[in-house]
Amino acid sequence: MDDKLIIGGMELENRLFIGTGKFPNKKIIPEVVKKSGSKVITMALRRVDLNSKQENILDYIPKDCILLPNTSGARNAEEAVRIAKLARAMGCGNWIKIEVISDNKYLLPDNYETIKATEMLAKEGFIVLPYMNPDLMVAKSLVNAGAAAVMPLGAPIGTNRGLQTKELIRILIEEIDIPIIVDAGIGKPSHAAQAMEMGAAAVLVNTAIATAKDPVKMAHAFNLSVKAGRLAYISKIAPEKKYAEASSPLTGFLNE
Ligand SMILES: CC(=O)[C@@H](O)[C@H](O)COP(=O)(O)O
Repeated sequence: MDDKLIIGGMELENRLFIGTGKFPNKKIIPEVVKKSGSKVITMALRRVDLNSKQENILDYIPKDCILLPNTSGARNAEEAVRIAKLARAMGCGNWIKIEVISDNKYLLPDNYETIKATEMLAKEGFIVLPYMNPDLMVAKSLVNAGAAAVMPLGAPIGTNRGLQTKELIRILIEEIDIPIIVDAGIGKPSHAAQAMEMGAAAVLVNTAIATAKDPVKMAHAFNLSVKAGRLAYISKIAPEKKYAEASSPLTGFLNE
């Protein structure tokens, strides 16, 4: 099936992106990545320490994956830009997930600062994937600022509450011409499948996999659900009907 996702000139076969935080034991991350099928892995730059003798998150990420460092911890555009440049200087490549969050209770992204950071980093040659509150005008501004994809939240980070913003994400999918990657709050494989059935280009999942009792099996479940959701989307889902419609003709022996 020729259904590749292209971001920043890279062809991606798998539409599940995963995060590396909250795992009870980092040693299982390689197996999680393998079973998830994911080729794009995000990590907070704070967790990359090339000088440390202690374990480094990069040691657990397979080399054939694209690193997607995120700017978690940034409270404004300038801080996000600084973290992105640091990530590139440390050898993490030029993909960056912008997270600008100054609200500690809901961890909602600051859309205004996110647009500013996107513009600055796209000009510097980064492949910019901004995490955002789903809003059409903001998404258009992010496209104009040079984003390679936009990452609207389904629900606040770590809540596992699924697609609470479904109708707003649906508008972005309809109106925005760059990939829409649903990020945050996806709590179970059926949420991921739902996003894919709607036409999302990909999903990013961290908490639901990392905090499952068996993260490796859960990664596999998400891999399957993302594939199933995508296959359903490209098969063109049949429309909903208000009234019942018999699956086989009701004429014939019942009425005779
Ligand atoms: C790891 C990462 O980037 C998170 O900030 C992301 O938004 C995932 O959210 P969940 O942990 O809710 O899947």
